[in-house]
Amino acid sequence: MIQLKNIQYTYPEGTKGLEDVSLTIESGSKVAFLGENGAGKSSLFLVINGIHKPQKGEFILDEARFKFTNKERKQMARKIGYVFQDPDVQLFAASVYEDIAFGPFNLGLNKKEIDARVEKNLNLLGIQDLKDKAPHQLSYGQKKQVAVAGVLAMEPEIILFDEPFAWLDNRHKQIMNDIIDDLNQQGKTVLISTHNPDFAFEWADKVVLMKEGRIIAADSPEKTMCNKTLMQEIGMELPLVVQLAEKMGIDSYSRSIKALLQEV
Ligand SMILES: Nc1ncnc2c1ncn2[C@@H]1O[C@H](COP(=O)(O)OP(=O)(O)OP(=O)(O)O)[C@@H](O)[C@H]1O
Repeated sequence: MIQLKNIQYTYPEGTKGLEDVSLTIESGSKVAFLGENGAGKSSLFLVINGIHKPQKGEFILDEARFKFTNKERKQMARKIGYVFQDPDVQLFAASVYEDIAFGPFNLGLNKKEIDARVEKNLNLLGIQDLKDKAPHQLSYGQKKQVAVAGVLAMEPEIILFDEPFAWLDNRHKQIMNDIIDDLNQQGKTVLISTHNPDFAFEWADKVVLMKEGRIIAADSPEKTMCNKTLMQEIGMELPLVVQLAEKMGIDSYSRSIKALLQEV
């Protein structure tokens, strides 16, 4: 379980990234983070990942207070994987194979185990043909897939995805969807930052609405995303399925258009 208590993070040049952020994330849950550009979603992920050390507040991971020491940060890298919004931040090796192998290598696995993890994740993402390519030769969407494969190859318990669907075509969006579902079925905790209200409403157990570095609501999708005032505050429309049910004049608990169509 992750517990954040009154976290404040200010960037070195003075910009407030997070202000008085408190949040509990249960193990194995699916949590979506919504908010306009600059609302603080990535800043929060960088705290949870151990990269940004808050100036104020407490971060408690599995009952123990996380103190952001180098040793703890190293342990954290095994436990929490972060797929950055921009894959160029993540990829650095000379080949796709080396990039995906880097994490398992640092875990101290032997060559056979490393190869097995690379193969498994190339297959999972459907990108076997990219194995020997240099990351700079890839399209942006392909880089994103390699970045995801690299994080999954570490087999972390908690995975943070910053805009996982950005730049992916429909087929790879579906693959990513299946991967995220599968991770959750394996009992992993998945946190996703997204600008897509329909995805968040259908997918999440808990939705966190952020504005100007603060959390303005953290609750079930229904309690957060069906609330017009809250959604307006973060500059977002209600999910389409909620708008549609309202137009049709029905009280619906459906979380997707597909489910709504089956209901009527
Ligand atoms: N490296 C940085 N240095 C200084 N300020 C930063 C830095 N990164 C983010 N900020 C600032 O921190 C605040 C929160 O930004 P953050 O990147 O966390 O927002 P976000 O919700 O992830 O936005 P987006 O949806 O655009 O990814 C913004 O005011 C932003 O300008």
